Amino acid sequence: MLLHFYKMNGAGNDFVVVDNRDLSLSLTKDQIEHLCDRHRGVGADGLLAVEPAENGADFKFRYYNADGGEAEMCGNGARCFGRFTAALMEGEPERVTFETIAGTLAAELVEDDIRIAMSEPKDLNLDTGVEIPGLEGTLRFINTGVPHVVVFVADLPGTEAVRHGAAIRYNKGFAPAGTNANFATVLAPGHIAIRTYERGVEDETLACGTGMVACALMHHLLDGAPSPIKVDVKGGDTLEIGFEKTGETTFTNVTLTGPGDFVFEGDIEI
Ligand SMILES: N[C@@H](CCC[C@H](N)C(=O)O)C(=O)O
Repeated sequence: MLLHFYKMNGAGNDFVVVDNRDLSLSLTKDQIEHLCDRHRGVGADGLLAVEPAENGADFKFRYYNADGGEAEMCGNGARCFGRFTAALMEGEPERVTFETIAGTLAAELVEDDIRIAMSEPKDLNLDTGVEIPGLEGTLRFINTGVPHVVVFVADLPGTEAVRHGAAIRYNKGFAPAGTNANFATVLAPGHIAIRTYERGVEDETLACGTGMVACALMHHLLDGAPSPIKVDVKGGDTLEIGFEKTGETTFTNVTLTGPGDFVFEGDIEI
């Protein structure tokens, strides 16, 4: 079967996008893994499928990691999804809503960028007590749509993000779901840099949107940095996280603003 696809990226986190509004596609785990394969397929960190909404939003958002497993949400993917679905709608509106496993989200086109109104963070734990041999720093946890560990480190470029990331991702303290793992450093108050090891890609990616939100909120909780917080990512972009505090450790109106770009489209035999 010949599949028509689009290739997009958000700050270097890249995606195959398929339009499944008519629900004619039912991709298997192996097919998704093949499409995301950088040597034998299109190549991507994950796959986004546009499906019809079930609960009154404009669309339904489905996200699959490069290993073919479905995840609840993807921040960079959500911006690409917003850009892609706005173009499908009559009059190309500046705001699109979509249902995800993590809740209904909105994407707003803001000049050249896209701003996602994220789900409310949950499961905050400022000290998980988990220790990783050779890694200094407290492992903190928050779910910003998907699970994230955040560790503030002194030497970000020198941190072995893949080795330590994999050790965190598979640590029994985060089983059975596993977790994404972020390493962060404060560049200046309100400005951090991060690196992320992603579950389901099983590697460091150039950016992770839900990871940026997790690290920015931790920076606020630990250092009191006010909203918005700037986040530099490995791919070279700087994105912005906004939030409002509702309690000691609770937040609302969490936003993620950054790019979501088309790269190319094509057909592939699957
Ligand atoms: N790249 C993403 C997160 C995608 C899901 C993640 N790998 C998981 O399995 O939790 C982002 O930009 O948020």
